[in-house]
Amino acid sequence: MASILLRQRRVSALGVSRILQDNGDSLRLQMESKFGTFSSIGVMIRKYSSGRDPAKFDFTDLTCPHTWYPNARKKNRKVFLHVGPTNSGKTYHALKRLQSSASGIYCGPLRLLAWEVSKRLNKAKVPCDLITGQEKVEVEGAKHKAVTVEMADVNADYHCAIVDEIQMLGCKTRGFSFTRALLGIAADELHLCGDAAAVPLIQELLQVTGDDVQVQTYERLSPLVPLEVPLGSFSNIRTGDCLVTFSRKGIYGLKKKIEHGGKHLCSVVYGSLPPETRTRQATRFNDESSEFDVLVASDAIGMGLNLNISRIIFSTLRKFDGFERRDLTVSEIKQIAGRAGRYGSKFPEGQVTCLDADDLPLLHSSLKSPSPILEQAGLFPSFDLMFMYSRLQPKKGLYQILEHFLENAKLSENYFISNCEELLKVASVVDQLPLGLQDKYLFCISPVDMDDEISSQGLVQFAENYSKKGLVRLREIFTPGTLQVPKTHPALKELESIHKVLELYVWLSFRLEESFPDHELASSQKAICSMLIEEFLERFGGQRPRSRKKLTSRPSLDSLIAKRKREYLYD
Ligand SMILES: Nc1ncnc2c1ncn2[C@@H]1O[C@H](COP(=O)(O)OP(=O)(O)OP(=O)(O)O)[C@@H](O)[C@H]1O
Repeated sequence: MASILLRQRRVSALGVSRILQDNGDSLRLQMESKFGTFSSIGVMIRKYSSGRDPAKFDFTDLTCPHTWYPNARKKNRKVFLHVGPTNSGKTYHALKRLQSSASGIYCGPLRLLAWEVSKRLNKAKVPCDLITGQEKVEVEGAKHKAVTVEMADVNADYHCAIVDEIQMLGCKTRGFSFTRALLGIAADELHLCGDAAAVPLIQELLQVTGDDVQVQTYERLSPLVPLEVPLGSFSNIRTGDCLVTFSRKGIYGLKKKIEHGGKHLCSVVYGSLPPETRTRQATRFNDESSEFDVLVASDAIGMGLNLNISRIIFSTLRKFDGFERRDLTVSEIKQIAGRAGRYGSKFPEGQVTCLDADDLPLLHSSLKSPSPILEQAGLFPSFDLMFMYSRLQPKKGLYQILEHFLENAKLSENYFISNCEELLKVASVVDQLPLGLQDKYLFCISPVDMDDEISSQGLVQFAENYSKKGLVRLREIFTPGTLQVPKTHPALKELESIHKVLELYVWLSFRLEESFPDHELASSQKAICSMLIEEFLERFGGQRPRSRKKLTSRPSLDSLIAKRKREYLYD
């Protein structure tokens, strides 16, 4: 007892409120934090050095991340790995289990996927909450949740859990959230859906957890045929085709060329379009009665959208990935090509080809090759480790703390530290402001695009105003009522960036409700933004075919907003 009290006094220097458990060579500590899932943080500290003095514990030792999740470790989880190509029914089977379980959680990589699952479960009379970084829709009596993977609650207890697109644990930026869900979700049954390339790594990571791991392999439900000939000419484009390219300029260029032929109208899907706009573009393309029968898209079609594509046509097999222009990887080619020919759609057989004959050999060889095995999973030091480290080094800002972890982290060979470079960019901004570590960290993990000037400027202003007054009114940086339908591509790009800023405000308003009180206003302006973008896509995005009749007159923005609100979730 005396030794526990002594140790209690020692660790209080770290900002730890109490020792929950001390079993000799490990401690579980509790600290207070205002972040949702961190509200009561348990940290399992192993093998602390130097005479077992917690103050000398090496917080950069990240070799045993499975010990960070005591709730999951109390369970003997049954882990089912559903693996196979796209369109093979992996998620379908996992969702059936979720639907028939007494309680559960679905974790997906995109808001669109979480939306779809919550909608599906609610329709099947299984009440299901929807929780993403942007919204929280609670349904009475719900014991199920559909969430984006970052929102997965590792403190709750579930009968069944799904982590979709699990191969994303190897993603450079978001991998750590998938690893956290994999190691941390406390469920009797954990279903992981994704690419077979992730199997050996997951088996290795779960060796230390004591979970029972079973692999279920799936085959594609509908055939995918790589064509021997390229498209040749744009006059060969037909209904159900999807042209793939990787720049917004390329997308609008192809749209213009196709529509110039006078036979087709194109929907577009690319990453910086608001998610709801992407969904509506996809719906319009899928709708047989719509005039928009061809899709021009980036790799944003690879996940999340239900698309009735007959043929994928790669306009290029190279893309700029933020650092360099490079060939697409085998996994990228397979993920995109696999979107052709959806099971149960009007195009049950998918075809894939290229615009240029020179690209065909790479396309064919990639489709025949297995995806390279994933070697490492993303990991990120939990906030509590950084917080405790900061107590020992009170003069260090968040940038230096992150840098310290990035440089000194001790990792097993199965892990890499993900997203640190991105967070460093934000940390260097927020470190200039008189904010506490928790607030700085919150701004760092917010969905800001630091490569987008307007989006990053929005973050700086929100953080500055918050640090000065503790209150951030949307009107201080944005005048509602001034948004207009863009008339040029630069104006469209600007509107996409404004959408990102409004999205950021909404995200912050969920976490700092009192300081960011204009949640409703930001949400409605965000909806208007995406509608104006869609208006641009209809009016100016390309050229209406001469042979087609004009669309009937368009409804007013107000009536569209009201309609979209009604449609949301339970249509
Ligand atoms: N047994 C089945 N009966 C009816 N429909 C099915 C069945 N299996 C799958 N489907 C449908 O086929 C489509 C593809 O299935 P699903 O999304 O589960 O594939 P997936 O392998 O998870 O693909 P992805 O990797 O692209 O997510 C979905 O529309 C799904 O509802």
